[in-house]
Amino acid sequence: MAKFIFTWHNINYSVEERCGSFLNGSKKRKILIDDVSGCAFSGSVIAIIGGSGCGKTALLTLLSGQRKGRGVLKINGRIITGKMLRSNSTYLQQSDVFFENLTVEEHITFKAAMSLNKTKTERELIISLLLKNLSLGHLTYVKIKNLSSGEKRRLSLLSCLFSDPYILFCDEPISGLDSFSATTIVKILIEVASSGKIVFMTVHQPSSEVFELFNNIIMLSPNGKIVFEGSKDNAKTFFESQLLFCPSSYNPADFYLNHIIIKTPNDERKIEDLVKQFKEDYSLKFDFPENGYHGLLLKYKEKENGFLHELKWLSWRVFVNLGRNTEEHYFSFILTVITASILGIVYSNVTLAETSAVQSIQGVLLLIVSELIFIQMYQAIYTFPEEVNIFVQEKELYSPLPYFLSKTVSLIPFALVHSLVFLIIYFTCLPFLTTSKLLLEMYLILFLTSVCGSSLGLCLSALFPTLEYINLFIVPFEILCLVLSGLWIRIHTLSKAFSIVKYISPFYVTYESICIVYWLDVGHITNCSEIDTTTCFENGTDVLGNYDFGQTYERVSNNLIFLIILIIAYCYIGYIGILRKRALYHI
Ligand SMILES: Nc1ncnc2c1ncn2[C@@H]1O[C@H](COP(=O)(O)OP(=O)(O)OP(=O)(O)O)[C@@H](O)[C@H]1O
Repeated sequence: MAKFIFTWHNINYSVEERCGSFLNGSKKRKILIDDVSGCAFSGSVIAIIGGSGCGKTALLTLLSGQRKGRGVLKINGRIITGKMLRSNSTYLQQSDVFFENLTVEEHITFKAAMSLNKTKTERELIISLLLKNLSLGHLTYVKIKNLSSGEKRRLSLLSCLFSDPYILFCDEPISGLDSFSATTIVKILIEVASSGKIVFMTVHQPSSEVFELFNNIIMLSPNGKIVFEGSKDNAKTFFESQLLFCPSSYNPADFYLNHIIIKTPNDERKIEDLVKQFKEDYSLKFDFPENGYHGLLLKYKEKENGFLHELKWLSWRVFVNLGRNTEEHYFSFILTVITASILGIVYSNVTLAETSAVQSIQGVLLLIVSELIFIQMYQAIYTFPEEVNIFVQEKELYSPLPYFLSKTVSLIPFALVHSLVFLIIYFTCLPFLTTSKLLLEMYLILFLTSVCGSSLGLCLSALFPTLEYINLFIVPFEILCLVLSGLWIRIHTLSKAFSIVKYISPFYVTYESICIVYWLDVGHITNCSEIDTTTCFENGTDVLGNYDFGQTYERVSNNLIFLIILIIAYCYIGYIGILRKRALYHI
């Protein structure tokens, strides 16, 4: 790898904070990073240390271009944009995010296929080499959820190395690990850097063994200022020049940290003095020796794999993951069977021998429609809130469109199975559902409805930031959809505005279609004169007229076309939603 120098100049970052109550509070700016400059040479590991909340992660995200602040980033003296930097570096997040049910092999096969534009054999060679280097070879077929924290960290690290980045940004790569695992990770990072890369890592409280391994340190004060920046030896000299001598039996990291965190009111002034002193005595003058650093000219790394490749591998991962959640699927299947059976038994005595049965049949038909829509919708709703961290972490790996499509496609098998199971149970239990023609017609309608329910779930899942927001929205939304389904209100009495609102969900069109295919085949219901009811239906067409529903198969075809349009619309809105998530959420 070509030699290079990475510099950062006058980096500043602040956020707006609200003080006081919501009504009479005021906003003020909180400075997280205050005028930070520095440099790093290829081949080096830089540890960023400081007390909790001092801005280590903030600085790392700014240096990696994940967050935008004020200041300039340069490679070999040339300014680089955040986008260009992101495409040439990788960011290892503080917490490991995986599809926990995948095995180590499946996880890295996916990452390698997405990151490398190489043949299967070449990929396998790289994978086995990295597995060996990161001591993960013996865990190839183990599910990720069964790995220890240290093994998970190494696996996350391995995933970051496929793209062969120039710079690796690691947020707390050793936090929560025992001393041995922490040392192993730091040694791996030193090895990675020695191949000509730069590794930045934030560290909370390194052991003396780990601290010994660092050669460059950035120390941050509690208000995001540089207390010290440079080699470990220079740190010792600087602190000693301030009459702060680290006892030989003491962990130097603990010693420095003790002097850069606020424990008493006096400490704030002492830390400010250190900051001031470092600026005066040691601060680097940024006229970098650019001689010898002309080799590397960073370019934006275009994704090498095309749309179809991404869709194929994303769908592969979705289906492998689905295949692993078998217990969940069995549970959902059994619930579907139980619900349908209970409803089937409750309505099993309803026959077309009397007019009053019409109300029950209309009720059952709406129950079938709403059950299916709800089951499919709720199954999809969890998708994005659960996966948003993985999606954001894999931002640079694939485009959002194949990701979204793979999620949509994965819901189709459930739609096929659930709607069929539902109908078979109802046709077995209910005496008024009989012919195979009706079964087929209903299946076609309900399959499309199920897909529509799934895409509505995905859409809501992508639009709202968390499940809590979705839950708040969904109850009034469901009530509105059910009220406008056509069972409880004569559609012609609706105001114009509500006539349009009924089309925002699949309830109305599906219910109307199911009613049409059912009632059009019912020739005779009962003898009206013998029945004391206010509404008398002689045949199925009468029923459809009573509910203001269409009475032709053409209407059903139009409704099916509308369902397809609705599916596309939900997917499109959902896609916009995840584009927004991608832009708003940063690591
Ligand atoms: N969006 C934000 N709005 C308000 N405050 C924020 C925001 N992001 C970060 N902070 C605050 O900025 C400070 C620095 O946060 P940061 O996560 O960088 O700290 P850190 O040094 O990495 O901490 P730790 O070691 O505990 O992970 C913290 O006090 C945090 O609460």
